[in-house]
Amino acid sequence: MIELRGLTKRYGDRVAVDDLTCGIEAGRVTGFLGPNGAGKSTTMRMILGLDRPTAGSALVGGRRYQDLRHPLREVGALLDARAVHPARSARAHLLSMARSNGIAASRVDEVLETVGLTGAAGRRAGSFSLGMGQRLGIAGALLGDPGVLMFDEPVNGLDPDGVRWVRELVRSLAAEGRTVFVSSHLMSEMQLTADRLVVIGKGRLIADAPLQEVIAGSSLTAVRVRSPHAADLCEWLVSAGLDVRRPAENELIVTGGTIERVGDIAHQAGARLHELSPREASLEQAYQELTASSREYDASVPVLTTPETRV
Ligand SMILES: Nc1ncnc2c1ncn2[C@@H]1O[C@H](COP(=O)(O)OP(=O)(O)OP(=O)(O)O)[C@@H](O)[C@H]1O
Repeated sequence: MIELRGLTKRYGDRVAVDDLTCGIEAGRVTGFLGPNGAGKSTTMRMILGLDRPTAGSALVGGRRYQDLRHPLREVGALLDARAVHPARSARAHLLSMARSNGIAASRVDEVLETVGLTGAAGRRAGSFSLGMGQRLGIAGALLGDPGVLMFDEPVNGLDPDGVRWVRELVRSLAAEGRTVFVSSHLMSEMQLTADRLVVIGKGRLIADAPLQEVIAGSSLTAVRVRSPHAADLCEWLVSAGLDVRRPAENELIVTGGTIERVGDIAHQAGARLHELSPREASLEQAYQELTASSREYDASVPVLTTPETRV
């Protein structure tokens, strides 16, 4: 369990992390999302004691990282895969980490095997591709068999097989009861990986909720209705306070109500239905809406919705 309480970091007059309070629980994958410069890496660095909070605290299992007796056995992290001495072999790098943390040397070969680097263990880390470097970073995070794992952009540079491998690894670590906190800009991947999301923008908490709740909160999550009585039904739905669009003669897109409610209203209206189906937004769409006002570096944002007639 990771607990952030009023966590704040200022660099001069720039607030990188602003009064962040949330808990990252064990046994699930928590995705950490936010636009560039939102403060994700700074938050992770503070959890790992690499940056000092200006105010507030970041606790791992109830203690500050600096107070953990065997940090690598309690928290494993991949922050920057390039932070490896380029002349050292992968095995030598992991052995030195193991030695300084009282971890058995036999564990090195286990994690090399887990990440698929056994065959490259003797090669200089400096000769590694971006994806191999990521795998080595993940091996380092797993070395102490810790209960808490943090991965900053773990799929960066990985090919599709590597991306799937990270997804399965991360999910299995959570299934074993560990706390897994993962940042990523790849929303489609997060949608497949995360159970819960913490979303920040300009250092502030925007959302801390289950993935499905974040998606359900999108204005694009809706109920699609097809009915020969669409015009009448539309009036009923609007009078019930729901938001209705009518993209085609016999089709309605309803937001603001559950599928059960829309079905009940159709029944009351005596409208025959040819379709009543949920239309779920993607995480990408929900994320775009959530963070629209918190992007620090905003190029023109592509339109994600097709324009429809609003009733
Ligand atoms: N050492 C530092 N000195 C000054 N400002 C910093 C420092 N580290 C981070 N910042 C600033 O703090 C803010 C948050 O940066 P951070 O790297 O934590 O964001 P991020 O969410 O990880 O971004 P990205 O998705 O681009 O990696 C940014 O405005 C950044 O410029």
